[in-house]
This record gives sequence, C-alpha cells and structure tokens, in this order.
Amino acid sequence: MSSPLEIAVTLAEGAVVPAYALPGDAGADLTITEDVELAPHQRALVGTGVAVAIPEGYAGFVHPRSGLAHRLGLGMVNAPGTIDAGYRGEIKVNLVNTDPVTTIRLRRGDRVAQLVVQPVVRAVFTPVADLPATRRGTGGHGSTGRTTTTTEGQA
Ligand SMILES: O=c1ccn([C@H]2C[C@H](O)[C@@H](COP(=O)(O)OP(=O)(O)OP(=O)(O)O)O2)c(=O)[nH]1
Ligand SMILES: [Mg+2]
Repeated sequence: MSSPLEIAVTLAEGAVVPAYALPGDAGADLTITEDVELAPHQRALVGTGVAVAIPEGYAGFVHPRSGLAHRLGLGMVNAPGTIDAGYRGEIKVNLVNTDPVTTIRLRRGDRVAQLVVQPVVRAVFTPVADLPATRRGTGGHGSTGRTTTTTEGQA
C-alpha cells in the first residue's frame, strides 16, 4: 500500500481531526462545531473548525454523507465543495434540508460531510478555430437515448 499523503490541519475549539471511519474509505468525515436546526428546504453554512494545507497538485472535495441523505434528506447545496490547495480558512459546509416536511436537528460533533482528497491537474486553455472530431460530437443531455426509468410521456 502506498504511504498516505500528509496534510497539516489546525483545529478551532470543538473541532475534530478529519478521520476515515474504515480502512479503504475515500472520504474522511468532517464534523460541525455548532448545533444546527434546518427547517424543510432551509440551508445553512456551517463551520467544521478545521483548516487544512492541502499540497499543490491536490484538492479536497467535500461530499455529503449518503446515510444522512437517505435517512434525513440532508444534502449540500454545492456538492462537492472544492477546497483549493491554497485555502487556509475554515472548511465550511453548505447544508440543506431537502425534506419537504421534517426539520433536521444536527448536534455539534456530528459527522455531516466527508472530505475526499484527490490529485488535480492544472490545464492551459488554448483558444482554437475548430476542435478535434469525436463520435459524440456535440450530442449531450440524453442524446444516447432514454433510460428505462424516465417518466417522460407518461400520464
Ligand atoms: O464547500 C465548500 C466550498 C469551498 N470552501 C472554501 C474552500 C475553497 O478553497 C474556497 C473557495 O471555494 P470556491 O472556489 O468553490 O468558491 P468561489 O465562490 O469561487 O469563491 P472564490 O472567489 O473565493 O474562489 O471556499 C469551503 O470551505 N467549503
Ligand atoms: Mg473559486
């Protein structure tokens, strides 16, 4: 197994070091430092108390947790949130309650999101007259055909 990438972190009061719940997990869980109550469809920018120094050539991506999404309807407005290598501020999570009926109550210390660290490349964007041809061409947005789960055209 390759050795893990070391990332320096600072912690505000009540913050928890991001940690992988199990071997092989891609995301290190992030906890919040305050209690939050989200009414149906309400959103809130919530602090984790964690700041990181991600090395150049990598970025962090803050993803929702599927269990909370499934059980409570908790989502993230900007999922996945991008943590730039140069960012030294507190990682914040833009949470949203997607449930139409039930309020979500989160407690300080709850693991509400997960940080996935990935290599990233910097591109050079070069304007040209024409792009190289491909089989897909300009087709998108369902151009390869309908899926069996579509409700289009149903009464
Ligand atoms: O979920 C997120 C997303 C971003 N950030 C922080 C880290 C990131 O490096 C910085 C800027 O994020 P982004 O580039 O997505 O936001 P922007 O609206 O483009 O702001 P900026 O003009 O500061 O780049 O905000 C978070 O703490 N949480
Ligand atoms: Mg930006």
